[in-house]
Amino acid sequence: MTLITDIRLRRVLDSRGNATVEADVLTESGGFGRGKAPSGASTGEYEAIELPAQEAIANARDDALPRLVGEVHAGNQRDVDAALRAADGSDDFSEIGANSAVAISMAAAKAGADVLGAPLFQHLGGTFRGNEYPTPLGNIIGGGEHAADATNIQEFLAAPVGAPSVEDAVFANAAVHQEVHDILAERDLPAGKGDEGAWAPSVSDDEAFEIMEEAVETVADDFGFAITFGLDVAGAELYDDEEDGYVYDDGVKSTEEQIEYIAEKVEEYDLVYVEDPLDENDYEAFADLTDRVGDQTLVCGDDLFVTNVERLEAGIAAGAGNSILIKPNQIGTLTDAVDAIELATRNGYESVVSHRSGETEDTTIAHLAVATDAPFIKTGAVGGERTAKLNELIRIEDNAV
Ligand SMILES: C=C(OP(=O)(O)O)C(=O)O
Ligand SMILES: [Mg+2]
Repeated sequence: MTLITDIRLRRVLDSRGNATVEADVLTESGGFGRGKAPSGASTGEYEAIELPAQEAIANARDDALPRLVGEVHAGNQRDVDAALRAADGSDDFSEIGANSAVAISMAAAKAGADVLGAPLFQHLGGTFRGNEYPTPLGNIIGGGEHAADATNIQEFLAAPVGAPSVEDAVFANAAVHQEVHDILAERDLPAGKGDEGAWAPSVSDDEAFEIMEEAVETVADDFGFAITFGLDVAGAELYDDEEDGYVYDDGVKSTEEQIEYIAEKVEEYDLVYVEDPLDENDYEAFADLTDRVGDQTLVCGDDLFVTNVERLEAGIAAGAGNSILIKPNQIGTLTDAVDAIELATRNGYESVVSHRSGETEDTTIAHLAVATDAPFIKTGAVGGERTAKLNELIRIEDNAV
């Protein structure tokens, strides 16, 4: 019933106004699924390769479609993704593009769910999945590669850890976003927004810490549950080989100083989450920091692990981090993303399913997070391409999908 009978690929816009790949998958019994590839700006060195959209589409039409159409069932996600890998032939999807691969992979999953008449999270997670919903980490203040002339740390993320429901958590993050706007106005600090909708004021990282602390405390009092915050340092973007350290506006920190700096911030602000605090090649420094603060906070690898099972295995062996960011387009297929989550779970690592800075209205990651019982999802706080996922989570919780 779910035999793939047609795949249509086209170029559409992402949230930055760049071209991305949209895939439609149709099945024998009338099933339909549509997926769109997101795109990163602070990409990891070891990510799967995104090709220019037109090139990815042309290559996927030539190489992948003949192996899928009339050959593979959309309901068998592992077969779909194995066919994509076989069609590509490389380790990093550099032939058909990880953007074509992930769009087709997600579209096939939705077509499979459509035939079953089940929500995507149930198709992916099965009836025996747990009954947890992820806590959304909301990007509130940001800079780095996502906004010019703003903070050095890429993301200051609200974490509504005490929220009784996804709905409350989503609204709490939006309230923190508004509260920060008010604090910035009081301080006469004009601010535009970065790529993910976070405020991007021209302030020091220290001032951003203070503003976040004030905002989450105010909103926690208003909402009556605990809200803390965390960071995506995007350490690989700060690390400079020639300087042999992390380059901030106010100077360069050695690796030891960077570990000390992050550990102090974890203590001072009770940070619950620290993503990529160190360079993507430095498992040892990740392990040192995890040793120091891993019992107080999540130390998450994004550019470090790139949703890649082999890199995660190396991290587990080294004791690097205690958490992994999961970005399906970083590795190319849903199967690979789920394999990374399962390996993480078996080894006591928490999974944080994530958007990219360049996004679309696609809501697959909301379903993936629920399907796999991921404890966290990182998908912004405001902005249409972000609220598409957040509102979908609210619907999933409300049994309305
Ligand atoms: C979402 C992120 O940004 P990008 O998509 O630019 O890699 C991130 O670094 O976690
Ligand atoms: Mg990151």
